[in-house]
Amino acid sequence: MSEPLSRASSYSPAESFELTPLQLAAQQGNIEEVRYLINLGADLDSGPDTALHLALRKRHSAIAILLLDAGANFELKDCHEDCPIHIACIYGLLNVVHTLCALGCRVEVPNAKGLYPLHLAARNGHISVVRCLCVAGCNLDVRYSDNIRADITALKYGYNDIAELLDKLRSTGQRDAFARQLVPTSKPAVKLSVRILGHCGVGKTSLIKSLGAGLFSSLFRRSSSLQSNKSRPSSPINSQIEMDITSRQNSLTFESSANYESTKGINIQNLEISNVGEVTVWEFSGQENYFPVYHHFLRPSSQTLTLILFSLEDSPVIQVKQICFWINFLMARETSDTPSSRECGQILLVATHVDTTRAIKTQHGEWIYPDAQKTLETVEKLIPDVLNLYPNVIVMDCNVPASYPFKQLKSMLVSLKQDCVEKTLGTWTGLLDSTLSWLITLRKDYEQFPVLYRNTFHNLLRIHVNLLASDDNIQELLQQLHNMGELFCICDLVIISLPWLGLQLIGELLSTEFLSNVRATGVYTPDDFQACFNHCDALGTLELLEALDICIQCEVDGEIEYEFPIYNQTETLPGLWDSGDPRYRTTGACYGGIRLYTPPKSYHLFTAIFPHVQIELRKATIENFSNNDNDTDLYQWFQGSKLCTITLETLITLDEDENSSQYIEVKIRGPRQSSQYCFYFLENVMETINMAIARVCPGLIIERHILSAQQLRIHSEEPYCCPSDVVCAAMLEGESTLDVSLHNLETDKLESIVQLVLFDDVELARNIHWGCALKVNNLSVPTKLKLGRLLDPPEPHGRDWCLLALRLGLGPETIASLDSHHSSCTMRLLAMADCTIGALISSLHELGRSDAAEVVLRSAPLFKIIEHVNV
Ligand SMILES: Nc1nc2c(ncn2[C@@H]2O[C@H](COP(=O)(O)OP(=O)(O)OP(=O)(O)O)[C@@H](O)[C@H]2O)c(=O)[nH]1
Repeated sequence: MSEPLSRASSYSPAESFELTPLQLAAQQGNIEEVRYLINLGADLDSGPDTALHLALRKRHSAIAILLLDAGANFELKDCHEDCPIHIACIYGLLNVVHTLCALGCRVEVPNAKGLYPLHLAARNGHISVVRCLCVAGCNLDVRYSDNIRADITALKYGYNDIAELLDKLRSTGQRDAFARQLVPTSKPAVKLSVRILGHCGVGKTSLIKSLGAGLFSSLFRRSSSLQSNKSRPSSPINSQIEMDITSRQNSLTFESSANYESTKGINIQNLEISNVGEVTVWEFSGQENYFPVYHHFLRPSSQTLTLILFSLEDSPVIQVKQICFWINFLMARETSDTPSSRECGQILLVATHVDTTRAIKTQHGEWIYPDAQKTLETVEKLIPDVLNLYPNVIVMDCNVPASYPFKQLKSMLVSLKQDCVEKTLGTWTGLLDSTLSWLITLRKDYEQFPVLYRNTFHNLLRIHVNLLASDDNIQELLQQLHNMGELFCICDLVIISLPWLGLQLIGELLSTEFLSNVRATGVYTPDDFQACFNHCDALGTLELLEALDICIQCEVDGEIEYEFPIYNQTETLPGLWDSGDPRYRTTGACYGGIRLYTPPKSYHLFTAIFPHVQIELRKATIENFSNNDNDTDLYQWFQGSKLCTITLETLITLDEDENSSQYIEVKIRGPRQSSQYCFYFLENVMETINMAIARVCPGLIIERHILSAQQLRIHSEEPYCCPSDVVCAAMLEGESTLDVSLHNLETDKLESIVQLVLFDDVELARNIHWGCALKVNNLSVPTKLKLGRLLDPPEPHGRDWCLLALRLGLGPETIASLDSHHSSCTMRLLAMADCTIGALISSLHELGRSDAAEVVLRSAPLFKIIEHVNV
């Protein structure tokens, strides 16, 4: 024990008077010291005031819990005759009381004044602690030395809520039942979800109807299917898409054909599927208007099967394009904490309309249509890193329930359910059961506007379901119900009817009909909004829409207005980027620009994101930009925004190039000698845009291509845009980055990196680190995710993460420690490897993994600002 003694000598004699080092550290709130001393085996219970008492008196809950975990005696009294539970109740240290109760601490001990823990919590107004003690089984009738019960104490001190709680518990006699409800049972909490994605008219609604059809309705659907086939001699959907192929090779059409009723929004239903049980089915409309809100509903989950439907009536090119679109759409919405592939749920391709082809069926009723499998193979070649893509396509006629393909689908659901049983054991509680029943009544009470604040939900749940549910219990319950598709939590709101949210709110407000009648500016006062959407209270609806990031509240001349970029139909005004503006015509005027692309062949992902970029720009204008420059002005129109300060102009637009690849373009210009201002302002704008992208598509890789500054200056119609991989490769090859020049293929001239990136101001180079020299942990999260998907799976020639780790100089032991089935080994390797992005690219090339090297080349950051100056 010489070590702790020598450490103790660092305390002043006055402080250390009769206290052991552990007592001192606990009293002073030094958690690291406490941990250290515990590990050294210090005596935990030296007293009379033990380390536990001392920590509690100073309200150091974390230290108290550490001591309790280490085995500190929790029944000892201190010099005031208080046990730890008394002190914790006085100060309302809920976590400590919870831990003490869980450890079996006695709750019926009076202190020196004859007060019991319940009295102490009641007279200090700690209702959560009171609940905790009640769950632990304390005696509600216990009277302290003055013969007074805790509910009376609470009243005396003005805590009527506590008095009421205790009174109700006593009078109803339900305390034990409530407490039991909070204990997890052995019942598994499996509730499968099926998400159905696909373009308009591919058969999503039909598949759902057939999936949920019972025996009788099956017969009916089968006969309606025969009729539906007869009435469609030549498919209008087909001819429309064929036309599209010939006219615009890469286009994806999201329009619905008019001869059936297209789903509006997100149709969320609970289906009782025979042999499977209850399943929540989420049908996502194929209409593009709705895509900007899908990210809220597409988070990966292990209890989910995602179906991507495509119609065999469409040409194979269109089929592949549609499937790739949806797979990219899903992958873009993956988060960095997406666990291993097993946790993400499986993706299954379903080929529909097989009855309109010449395919035949086997004896069992399985359709033979090899081209569907070929489509899957093509998709796998185009996107080799899809997690959990089921290796077979199900081929079906959606209108024939109980047919072989539906049996296949159901058996997949059954096995998914079995997989999930073990994972969810011990999570079902009586509270969940009772809440599910109560929700039925609650939905009726809130039929008009089924949205509650979390607080209101907590209060109502306590009144109607369980008086003893703690905030943590309810939080966990809400998460469970959210995952089960019973309700939806966003920000501070709880939406208790998903059909209302998906169909009545989103389905209506983003429908083509509604969009065709909106105000062209997309700006509404609450009164204006009430006038065009009068189903429910405008203010409540607007608050919900703001939580869903559909609109943003702004104040214009003292009046509250809501801006809906999604509704903005204002056309681009001429003269927004006037080439004649004298401020930007002088020699030395600063010009620069960037185009953000998604990786090659991932078409059309920005449409759903751009309105969010506009919301984020507005938010930034209100919050940040204005802090530094009160004259920041933001003008927004359909797929475009212009941000101006007194001196600078920035144009942010969504556009498409000649290959139909979408990009977000950001151009900036400033007068002479504004290079620093332009540089930092542009970076602020980029950060804002990236934030919006990360919010909607946390898994989307973004490439930063650079526009020719020379051509921007002379207002060329089509300025050359240098791809990110070309820039990165040039920087890797160049001896010194500042000497790097890039060949402008339009003008056939060279432009230096200083001109392109630093507004021709070499001084700025001092404030940045160039990309290739940065450490690999500076790669973006989506890039790391992608590398993980490419390098994690074992490769036939071993060219996977393991070999990469060897090349990056990691020893065998470290490599072995990276191996894991639960998370990406490559991601962990990247977190640990101390190499530069440039070295990573070279290693990947040497390894023969040019696929992975290209990902890094295209998406590596160009530079990082050393000291970010807000302008
Ligand atoms: N012959 C045949 N017709 C089908 C099949 N699946 C769907 N249909 C028909 O195609 C039309 C559109 O089907 P829906 O199920 O409404 O399509 P959807 O994917 O829900 O379309 P949206 O609601 O617009 O997103 C309807 O007339 C269906 O009867 C199929 O497998 N075979």
